[in-house]
Amino acid sequence: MNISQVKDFITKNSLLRENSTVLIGVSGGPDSLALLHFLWTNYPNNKLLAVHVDHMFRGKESEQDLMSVKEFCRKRDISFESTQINVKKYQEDMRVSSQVAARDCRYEFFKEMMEKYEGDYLALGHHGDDQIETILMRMVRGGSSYSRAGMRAKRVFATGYLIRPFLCLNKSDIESYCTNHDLVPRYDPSNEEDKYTRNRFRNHVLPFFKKENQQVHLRFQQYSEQLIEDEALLEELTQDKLNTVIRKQDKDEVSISVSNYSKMPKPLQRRGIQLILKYLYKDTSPDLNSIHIDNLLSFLANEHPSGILHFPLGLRIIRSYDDCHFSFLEKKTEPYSFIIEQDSVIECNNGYELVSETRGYYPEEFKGEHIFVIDPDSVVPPLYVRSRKTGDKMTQKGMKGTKKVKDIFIDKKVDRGQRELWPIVTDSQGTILWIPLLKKSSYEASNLLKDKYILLQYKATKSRGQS
Ligand SMILES: Nc1ncnc2c1ncn2[C@@H]1O[C@H](COP(=O)(O)OP(=O)(O)OP(=O)(O)O)[C@@H](O)[C@H]1O
Repeated sequence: MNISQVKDFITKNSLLRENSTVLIGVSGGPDSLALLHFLWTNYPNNKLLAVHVDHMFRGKESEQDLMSVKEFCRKRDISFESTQINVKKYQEDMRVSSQVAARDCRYEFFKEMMEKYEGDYLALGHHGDDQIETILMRMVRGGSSYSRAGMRAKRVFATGYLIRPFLCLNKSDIESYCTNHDLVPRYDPSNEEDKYTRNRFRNHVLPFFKKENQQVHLRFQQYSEQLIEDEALLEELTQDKLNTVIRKQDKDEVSISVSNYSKMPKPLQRRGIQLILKYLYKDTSPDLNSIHIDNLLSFLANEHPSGILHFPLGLRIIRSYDDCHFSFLEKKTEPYSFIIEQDSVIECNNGYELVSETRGYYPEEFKGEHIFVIDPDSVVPPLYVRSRKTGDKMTQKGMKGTKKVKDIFIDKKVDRGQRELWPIVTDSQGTILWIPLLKKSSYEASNLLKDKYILLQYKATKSRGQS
């Protein structure tokens, strides 16, 4: 690894000022260990603090990661702070993937430490190969232009900035740095597993790029920096134009003139929509992807003068001639009950829908709390989805006896407002089969050799137009 290359990158992007307090997120892996060593050796005028989070995923092994970082710091007289967080529990409570849960917990601790030490910087060990993966993943999944620019080398975080000085390096630069400085990193086996999207990009796409160009990470980094500059300019232009389009803007609602909006250049129209949605959703960023934006763009371009779109979290977009009004639905709390027809989609009035499909084999590729598979022979048809009733009880998968639905809501910390609309799936006898995202009953299919199954999926509603 070329030390001056990283120093130049730090200077060019104004990543570090001398005499600062720099926290470094150190997992114990090669990237962050090299980063800690690099900053300790090359920037001696800064006050360093290594911070480590044990996610408690791998029992004793992950505890040893913590001990090894602690020992590394002790030998070099570097301050060290750590925490152990039961991420599995957080994951279950928040119903997110293990990776999202680990990230949330980690950043929360980083924030706490920045505040405690009045940190100027939090340095993380992301490198150029991570950047390629991030950009590609976001392109494949779809997202705003900003998100397609990948990770920033510097952004505001807590009391200072989050910085990534190694974005100009690739993985093998870092590995050779570790070898040359006798650093002995810890390895997390989950970094290799193909079950995570990022690892699939790492294992299957990156090798091809590297064969084409050994230094491909520098091309991606340049692309990222230029895209961020372009986007900043485009956002400014969009904001200016939007001022001529917006008729009314309140805390939870926005109205625009469709004709003025249509006069905006196409690239600004898309960005204008993104700005309006960002304004309305604030911190509650729902799972919006490019399909939502595309639907909304064609809705506005549609010659039909009126219609309505339903977006996640109850955002309603109503078009009436030249006026398009974005506002959140008043929460309806009337009880409901619908028959689940074969192969149907039922909107649950809370921004989610229940999709029912018939399968001729056990659909083992579908897993998770948003999925329920039923053996039709074990229930009395038809199935229903309804809101809760007083006294509801259900049997729980893998447990004896029954449990009150009310207690399930309390255990899972579902707030009162949401409980009234939360869907409950029953058979025609009223037996509760499933409470999506919260609890499965013992009626989930256990015989995997049948030739018919009902697959139920609970997912965020895609925006759908009705003229
Ligand atoms: N458990 C942790 N404790 C402290 N910092 C962490 C932890 N996990 C990740 N980080 C920080 O976030 C960066 C990115 O993490 P990520 O898991 O994506 O990368 P990685 O390739 O596993 O990095 P490393 O080789 O440093 O483990 C790490 O380089 C490190 O700075």
